[in-house]
Amino acid sequence: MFSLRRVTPRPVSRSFVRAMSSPSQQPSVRFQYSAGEDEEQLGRNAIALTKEGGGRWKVTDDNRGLERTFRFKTFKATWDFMNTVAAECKVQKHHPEWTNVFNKTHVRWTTHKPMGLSSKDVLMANFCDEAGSRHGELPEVEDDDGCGCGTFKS
Ligand SMILES: C[C@H](O)[C@H](O)[C@H]1CNC2=NC(N)=NC(=O)C2=N1
Repeated sequence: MFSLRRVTPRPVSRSFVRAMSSPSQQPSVRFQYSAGEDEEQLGRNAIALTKEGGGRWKVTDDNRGLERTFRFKTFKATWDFMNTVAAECKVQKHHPEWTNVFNKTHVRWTTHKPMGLSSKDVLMANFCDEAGSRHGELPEVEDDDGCGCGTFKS
């Protein structure tokens, strides 16, 4: 006689999932999602925003968010972009972690409660991309330090 051991379900929901950019590759994009999210759907939408998915965002070091630097010609254009994003933040009741130095702003989208990447982060990252275009965002530069606080050239 042998006994069959019942397979017990995972005690916690799988909040830390690996999203594969291609089934034949090692996972290259990994997120920690906010509780209650549809991880399949959100994962697809989030990957589309990353460099691996053809977008311009990077996964944050803690895997809980998306971040990127926007660069404009002038401080005014940068500030106008930030004002446009700020107005949408009021609508969505969702707020970025961001910095501004002269003609750059570094924007990070992550959800504090429940902690992780949420659909609002993805919505706002897409909104930023569109607002960036509307406000005349400049193309990416190779030597960008990515923090929006680079050294100023005289
Ligand atoms: C009540 C209100 O919706 C919450 O405090 C919001 C405000 N903006 C927020 N913004 C972000 N990025 N994460 C949050 O968890 C969050 N919470």
